[in-house]
Amino acid sequence: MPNVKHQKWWGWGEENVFFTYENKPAFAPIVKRAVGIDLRPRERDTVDFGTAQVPASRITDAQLAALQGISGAENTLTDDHDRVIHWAGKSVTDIIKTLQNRFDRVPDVVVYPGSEDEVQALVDAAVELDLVLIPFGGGSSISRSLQARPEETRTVVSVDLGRLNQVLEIDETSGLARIQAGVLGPDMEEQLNARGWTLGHFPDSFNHSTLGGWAATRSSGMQSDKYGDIAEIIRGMNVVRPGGIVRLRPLPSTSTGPSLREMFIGSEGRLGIITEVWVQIHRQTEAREVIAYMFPTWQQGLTAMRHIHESEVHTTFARISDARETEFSLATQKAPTSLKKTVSAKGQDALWALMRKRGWDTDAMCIAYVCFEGTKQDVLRKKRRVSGIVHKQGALILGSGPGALYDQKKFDTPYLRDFLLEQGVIGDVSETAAPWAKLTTVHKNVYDAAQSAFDELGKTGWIMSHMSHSYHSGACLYFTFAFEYSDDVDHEYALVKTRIQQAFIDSGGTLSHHHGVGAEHSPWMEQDVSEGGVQLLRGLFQIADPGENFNPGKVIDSPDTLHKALRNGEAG
Ligand SMILES: Cc1cc2nc3c(=O)[nH]c(=O)nc-3n(C[C@H](O)[C@H](O)[C@H](O)COP(=O)(O)OP(=O)(O)OC[C@H]3O[C@@H](n4cnc5c(N)ncnc54)[C@H](O)[C@@H]3O)c2cc1C
Repeated sequence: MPNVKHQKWWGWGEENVFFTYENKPAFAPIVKRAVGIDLRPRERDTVDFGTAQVPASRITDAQLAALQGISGAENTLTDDHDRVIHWAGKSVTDIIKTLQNRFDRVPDVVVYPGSEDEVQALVDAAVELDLVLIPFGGGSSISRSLQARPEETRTVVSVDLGRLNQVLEIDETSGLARIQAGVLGPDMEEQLNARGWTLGHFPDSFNHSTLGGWAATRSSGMQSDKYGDIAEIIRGMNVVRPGGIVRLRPLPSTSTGPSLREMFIGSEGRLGIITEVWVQIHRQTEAREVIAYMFPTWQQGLTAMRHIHESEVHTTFARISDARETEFSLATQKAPTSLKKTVSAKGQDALWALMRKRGWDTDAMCIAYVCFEGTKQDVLRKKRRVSGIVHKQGALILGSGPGALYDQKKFDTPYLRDFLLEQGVIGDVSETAAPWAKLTTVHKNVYDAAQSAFDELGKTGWIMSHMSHSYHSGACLYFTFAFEYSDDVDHEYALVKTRIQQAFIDSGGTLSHHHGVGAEHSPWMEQDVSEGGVQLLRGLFQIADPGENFNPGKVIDSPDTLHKALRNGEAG
């Protein structure tokens, strides 16, 4: 058995890590109000794999022998558990389908190559034997970019890069590192930190996603304001293609025609397998602090975030939750368990009372978190400048206590999704980026679009949002939506999601800021990049992969009929 870590087969993350609400007194009431259900105590600790009804592998003996000849029988697995772990990502619909035994097309075999040469042999075998190859990183895809097409009749091979997990080389002078693509976030940071460096790329899925997956999906981490999106972080790479490797050397910049580097970033396995990546790395900083601020309104908070960005203070991140999300995150606060915490909770109540006295509408207030890094002096200087900016928008400085709490808890939220699923509630996310001038419109239109879907379904639904990832010309808006689902969950989910995606496009946003396209967002690609753009991509994929051996149906031309029909208003 290869020594590669995986998430639990039936949900997000690690076994025995759970969300609990019993110690959070405001949580059950807000869920009741948001989606109309009474919470029950959590019952599901694990799911017995014996309950999974897995379609049999269709691999032939000759194909299996050929693959075993490349990576060895011990790294070429056809057991049901391994195949199910690799069949899909971790979108909420992936998890529902897995729990309901609705496996569309499970890979027939999982191969764990141990070297770039083995990857090359696998890629060449895929063409020669007409196999479908799907690269697998951490399996955290949220846009259905890992599933084979349901109607795929050829043998499907999941290529798990997990054994390629080493930082190979650090160029200390240039601040560059050459790293194998299958390394998981924490394992990579551990190797870099040991030498005083960091990549600075921390997506919410950090613990369970890989460098290769980030590259292949055009990922963005929560600290992208300072360190950049993965597209800016990546300086070079090796991509294994039929017949040979495309090697892109690490360069600070180049004017050698259209960028091949950019072409491979976001290619979701359609152009080959990324085996190594050259990334820019940073010295670990001396000091780091996250400060929380409370704004009277969303508009004032958003304006402050823009002004912080324009001021060139260079924060590590600056994010603000809208009023709904602020209310929700306050409702996930634990009941005080010590005298100190009781005093602090009372202090918070007193603060809210004072704000109401001063004319604040506490239902409209919005919490923001800003992270500062550098030397102690840098941090102090930046905090002062940001204080000046937020004061002009009427903010209260809540300080580093809530900021530190946010920082500690940032990777826990996905477990809440699995808890809600057990309670019969879908909670999922959709994100976009739009110019600053359009953010308010996007925000409003997405709320209206989600509400129209909830009304049509006759459901009490919930939507909330935050702004993260600022750029010179705009920012990312990230929406979370939730509602109680029924037996018709596929249709219900697709209707809400479709309305939200369409609102992004219609309001001037992109269909995805960092979750990639996969099959989930593919129906909107023409609206996002124009018909001519899709034709060009189609031509590229046809020439690069004439036999459709490499993760076909992702980015464009997905076989997803339900989303397409809903998008076109053809399904009720
Ligand atoms: C709860 C949750 C939170 C998330 N938060 C974030 C976030 O904050 N920011 C963000 O950017 N994304 C986020 N995502 C989405 C997801 O984590 C990213 O898309 C991530 O980049 C996927 O990496 P992975 O290693 O898990 O890739 P996988 O899910 O295994 O694969 C994703 C795609 O990349 C391809 N691929 C993987 N490795 C390679 C390779 N070596 N060569 C070629 N193709 C490859 C796969 O074939 C597939 O098409 C989140 C997802 C979830 C479920």
